Amino acid sequence: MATSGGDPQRRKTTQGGVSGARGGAHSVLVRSEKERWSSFPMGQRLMGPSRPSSSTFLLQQIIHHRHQESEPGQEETESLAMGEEEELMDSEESSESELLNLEGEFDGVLREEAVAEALYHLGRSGPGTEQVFLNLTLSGCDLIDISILCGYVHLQTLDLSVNKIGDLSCVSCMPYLLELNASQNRLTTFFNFKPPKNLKKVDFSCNQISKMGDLSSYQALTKLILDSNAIEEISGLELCSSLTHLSLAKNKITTISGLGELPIKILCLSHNQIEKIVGLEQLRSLKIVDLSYNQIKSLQGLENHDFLEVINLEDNKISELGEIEYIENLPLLRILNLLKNPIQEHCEYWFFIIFMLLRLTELDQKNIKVEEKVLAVNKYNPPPEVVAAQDHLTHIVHSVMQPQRIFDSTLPSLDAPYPMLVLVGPEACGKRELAHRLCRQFSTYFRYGACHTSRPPYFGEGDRVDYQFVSEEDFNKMINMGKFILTYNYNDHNYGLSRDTIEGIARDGLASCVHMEIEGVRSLKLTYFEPRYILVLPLNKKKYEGHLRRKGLFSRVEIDFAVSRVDHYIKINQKSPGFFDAVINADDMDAAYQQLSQLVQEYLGLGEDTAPRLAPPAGVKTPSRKVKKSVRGSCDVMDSTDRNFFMRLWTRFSTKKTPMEESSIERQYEAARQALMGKTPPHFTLLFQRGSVPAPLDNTHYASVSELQKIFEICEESFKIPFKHGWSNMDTHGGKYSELFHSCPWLKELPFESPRINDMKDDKSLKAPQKMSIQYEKVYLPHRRYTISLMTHPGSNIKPSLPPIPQGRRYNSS
Ligand SMILES: Nc1ncnc2c1ncn2[C@@H]1O[C@H](COP(=O)(O)OP(=O)(O)OP(=O)(O)O)[C@@H](O)[C@H]1O
Repeated sequence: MATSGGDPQRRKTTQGGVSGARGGAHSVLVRSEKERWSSFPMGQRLMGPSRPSSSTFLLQQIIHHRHQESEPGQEETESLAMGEEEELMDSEESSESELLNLEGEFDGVLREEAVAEALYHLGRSGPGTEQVFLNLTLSGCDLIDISILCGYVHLQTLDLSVNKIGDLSCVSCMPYLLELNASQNRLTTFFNFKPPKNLKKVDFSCNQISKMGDLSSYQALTKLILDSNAIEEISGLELCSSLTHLSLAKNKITTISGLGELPIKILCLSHNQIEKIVGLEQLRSLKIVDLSYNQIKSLQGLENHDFLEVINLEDNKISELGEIEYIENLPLLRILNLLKNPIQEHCEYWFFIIFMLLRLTELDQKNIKVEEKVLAVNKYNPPPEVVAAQDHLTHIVHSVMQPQRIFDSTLPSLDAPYPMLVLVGPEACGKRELAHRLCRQFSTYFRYGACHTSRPPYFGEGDRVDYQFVSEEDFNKMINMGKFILTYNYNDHNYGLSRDTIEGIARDGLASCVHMEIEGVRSLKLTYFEPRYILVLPLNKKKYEGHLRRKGLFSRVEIDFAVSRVDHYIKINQKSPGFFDAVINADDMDAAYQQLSQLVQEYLGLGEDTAPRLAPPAGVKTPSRKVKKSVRGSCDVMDSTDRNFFMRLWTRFSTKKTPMEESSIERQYEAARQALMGKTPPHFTLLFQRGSVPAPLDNTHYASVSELQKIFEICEESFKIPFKHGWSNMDTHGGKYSELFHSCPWLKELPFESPRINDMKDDKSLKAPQKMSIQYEKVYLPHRRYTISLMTHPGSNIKPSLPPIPQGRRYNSS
């Protein structure tokens, strides 16, 4: 027993003996109530235990009562009482009706026998000197008077839930009490007992408490449940410095107050009349907040709670999507409930909330799927690849919906793609000027492809010279008619490269030179065009900014945006080697043009002998036809398709990486080495450490026709072995390709780089098994190796140079 004196074990046993069989049902009750206590719910208690259990206990009480009344003549009466008990226990059916009558007679006073039955968990007393029962559960016993518990000083856990108790003063005598559950009683007063020093958990839910008192003496309190009372104001908790769980659901609270800087982690204020989230500012440890069923209109007040994981705001008055901004930066928020709020009526609601709070795992009691998160991101802030894909898709769909037309000059086919040069870079970095100069100098090769734009022309800009200026309406019409290859909206103006523009240039037998921002490039990369991309980048940001300012065309915001994109371009170039074919520093326009011109000559494979025949850079005009002829020369005998076919074939068998690729790989290795050594090289070093931008191919590497011929002979052989039947009759030197080579004098002009046959022989990885013929060793393995290396080497660019300008497709305008 938990009284101060006597042997608790012995007394309990003795009293158990007195109670005899009547204790059985009650023990069950005791256990289940014990389990309920351990869960100690935050919300409202369940209703009391089932009637039969309570009645059985009541029965015991009544019997005991009668037993006392019948004194003196104890023995006689005792046997009578026992007889009555047996009688009652035997006839269960008759006892049911009788019980109802007997219940009315129970005075609600707790007696020692009942206590004895409800005690459990033998352990050491607080001072550690005795073995005592530490826990007592008397739940659902219709108790009114529990004053007998004054004697049970060693109790540590006391469950008095679901009774009719109005006075808890006996708790004053329990200095070791840790947990007290007095929910569903008739308490009107708040903690009307002397504070047990270590009282940690108290549940007073479902009582009639209307006012909170001062709890400064209850400093050990960690959990306080006061649900379903009549409390109007939170007070008296200021010094409860250990309080981590406070629940005041179903009260009459209108304003959150009195919480100060308490270390509360779980706060439940649901079913009140709160209109604003105030008074939580200092609750820095808050993890779970339940403010459901209130009148809250705004989420303001939750913004600084970095530990918040769960917010329940079901059935409130939150209506604006913008309110989510208050909680968007909460780093740990995982669960949000906004059910039954007007905000749910927004058509964007679900994906918008998911997008704003990407960390959420559950919204409105539903798990959020990964697919939903992806959809939300693609909807509200699509990554550049998605934007490009959407742009591409739009134009494809629109063009497919139009009557089909064959763009025969730029048609994708087996042979090399239509040649295009794209200058990429931030706004007004000078790429347009470079493109114009280039097209003037290489007028026999390139023509400037003027994009369409819906922006009004700036002073000095010519229609069809710089852009094709159209109205917004016309631009949209063009989109709907599938006219564009790509579009991009920059600074609220639309830009688009039209299919007709490129086709028109191609029909004249010229390559297109266009300029655009990176977004345009991303979209263009999804098409069948395979242009060369040259990044034109102003590295001196101050100078660039000054240049933009002096132009007088741009607002402060626009200038800042343009300047910020310099770093954006640098990052792309660093992260995706090979994305651009070359990079040019645009700080000095003349130097930039020199580099560009050099690069283009190298791309085109124009040696010193051919270069002078180009138009002079400073605008001196040379009749273009003449130049065209001299450059093309004998190429005219060969259809461009055949010629391009060889180009393709060549690239497939070429093993050597372009200097661009080599230096890119070298830079990656260097960056990795330096990173391992703890050094981070500055951006520009990485970008431009090669000094002047190298051409993708060096003229000195061009293959002679004889070298090329050898390679194709090798190819022939390599095809011969696996596909013997189709090729067996073909003579190695007199075969199809060899014949073709003799009739292709233009091959001399192609900027091919020859794979070194000797290198191939030296390569150990190419050693064939003994049985293979020497021919096979020479031929088949290298071929196989090239195929593999082409397929597996990431970033490998199968175009050895800017593809040749098609001739055969040219239309005679005359
Ligand atoms: N079709 C397009 N797709 C993507 N970007 C485009 C397209 N057409 C033009 N742009 C780019 O949009 C940006 C804004 O155009 P704007 O005419 O204001 O600049 P700009 O004077 O042409 O710039 P720059 O002189 O560098 O070419 C420029 O960077 C331009 O290259």
